[in-house]
Amino acid sequence: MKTRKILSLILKSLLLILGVIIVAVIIRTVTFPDAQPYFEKCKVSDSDFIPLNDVRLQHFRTAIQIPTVCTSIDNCNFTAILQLHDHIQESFPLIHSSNFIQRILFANYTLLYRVEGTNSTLPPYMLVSHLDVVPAKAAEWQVDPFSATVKEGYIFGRGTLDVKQTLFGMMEALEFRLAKGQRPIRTFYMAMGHDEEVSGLRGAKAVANYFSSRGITLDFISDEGMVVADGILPGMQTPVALIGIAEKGMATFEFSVSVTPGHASMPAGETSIGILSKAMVSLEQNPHENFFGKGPERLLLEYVVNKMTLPHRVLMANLWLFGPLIARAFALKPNTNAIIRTTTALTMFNAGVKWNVISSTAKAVVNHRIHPLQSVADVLKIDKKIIQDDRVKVKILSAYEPSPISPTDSDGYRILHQSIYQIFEVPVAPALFIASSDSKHFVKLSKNIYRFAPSFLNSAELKGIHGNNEKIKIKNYEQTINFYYHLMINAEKSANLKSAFDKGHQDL
Ligand SMILES: CCCCCCCC/C=C\CCCCCCCC(=O)N[C@@H](Cc1ccccc1)C(=O)O
Ligand SMILES: [Zn+2]
Ligand SMILES: [Zn+2]
Repeated sequence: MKTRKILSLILKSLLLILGVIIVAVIIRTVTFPDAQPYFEKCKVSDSDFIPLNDVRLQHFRTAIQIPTVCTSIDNCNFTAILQLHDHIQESFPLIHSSNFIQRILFANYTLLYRVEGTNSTLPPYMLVSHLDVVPAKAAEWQVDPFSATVKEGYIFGRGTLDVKQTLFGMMEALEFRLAKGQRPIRTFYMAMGHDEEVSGLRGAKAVANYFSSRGITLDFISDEGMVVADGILPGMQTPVALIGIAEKGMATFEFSVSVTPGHASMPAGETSIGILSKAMVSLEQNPHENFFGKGPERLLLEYVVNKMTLPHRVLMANLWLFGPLIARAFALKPNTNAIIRTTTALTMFNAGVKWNVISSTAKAVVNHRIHPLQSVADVLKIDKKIIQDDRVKVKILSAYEPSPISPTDSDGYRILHQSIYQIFEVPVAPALFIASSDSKHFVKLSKNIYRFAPSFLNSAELKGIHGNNEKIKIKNYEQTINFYYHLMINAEKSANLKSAFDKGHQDL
């Protein structure tokens, strides 16, 4: 009898606790604050629109057809890069004949344009792109990677998404303004590195030194980065534009094992290949810590929770309860996994000289993209702990720390938010940029660095970046041009934007 009473009490207590939790979840879900300030009245009038005519399309196609491939810092197609310089000059005659626009060359191949505004009291900003592209294996593409084939509503080609579309987009926007007799009010720069894909140490680094040596700081910097993600963020009913407010660091390690070589007919217990392979499998099977809910993605979720389907809203609005579950869900897909942890990619493995020789050495390269909550030293220490084998030696081939986290209450962020919303009319949110950009070299020039390319991409299209069949929708390239056009205009009325945000999206 007594036992039954105790069990009944326990059951009632559990039901009460469950009830409290359910009520708490419901209340949190329905009262979750909407952090997304919307600009309801910012329709773009026709006069504010730059059509993608045949001339502009051909400018872009010709740029894609110039194979500005870099494979290492000393191995770029420098002839092609100079060809691209010429094409840029031929495509934008007003820019190159203007008496208030200066073209500066760095390290023979990197370009910086300075557009002097009429009001020198306004702090300058910078738009960043790059001239170079990664290689492409033509045999694996549907079309020649450097043909700029137009089909199925796309322009195919290496560099259409990474990142000649922003390079020509910003130039077309400025040329259009000049053609309308609109001299910009605010001074801004356009930087175009020639070696971004191989570190930027010759190009962007020289541009950074130019600014530092003159004591020039920048109000904000907009570089390539995150995108308008279509169907990528779980639970989102619409595409969402992600502004990279920080970028991951990077560490590329070479792991090696050396043993006494010998005849394959008399192998010792373990070979260099076997020892190293085991170590690499350990790294691959032991991912770094899942920081879900502790990094910039928490801010991202706060911005978009109310735009999600109800089940996802219940989960995302109640991270206190469902955080561990969502952390595991984010870990399941490469795109979202890259947001929540330091990633580990085994990218090279070399060993052996002949089929009947026990190889003296085996080498492997691992590329880590480091989450802002870790450092290069942390990652190295953790890797060694995972491998736990002193025969495996490690050498740092290259490394740089994660960037600082830029604020979301800056003029620069508001200008990007507004410009994105004008063109795409989708929710806009801050996020962690999962790769890297030349802006890593500019962190001393501005606190407000944002990594965003106006690329409207689904998961399949995203795979084209550094992959096969890279392609941009023709409409998206037109949007890219107009994004930069509105960014330049919005940058000249940023004071209004702040009041609009502060007043909660009234008229601009
Ligand atoms: C929770 C939200 C869902 C997340 C969706 C993820 C969306 C991904 C968006 C963009 C990813 C595409 C990146 C395109 C730009 C890549 C730039 C690049 O290739 N950078 C190089 C730079 C580099 C660094 C060091 C040495 C050589 C090159 C890179 O990162 O490898
Ligand atoms: Zn790239
Ligand atoms: Zn790029």
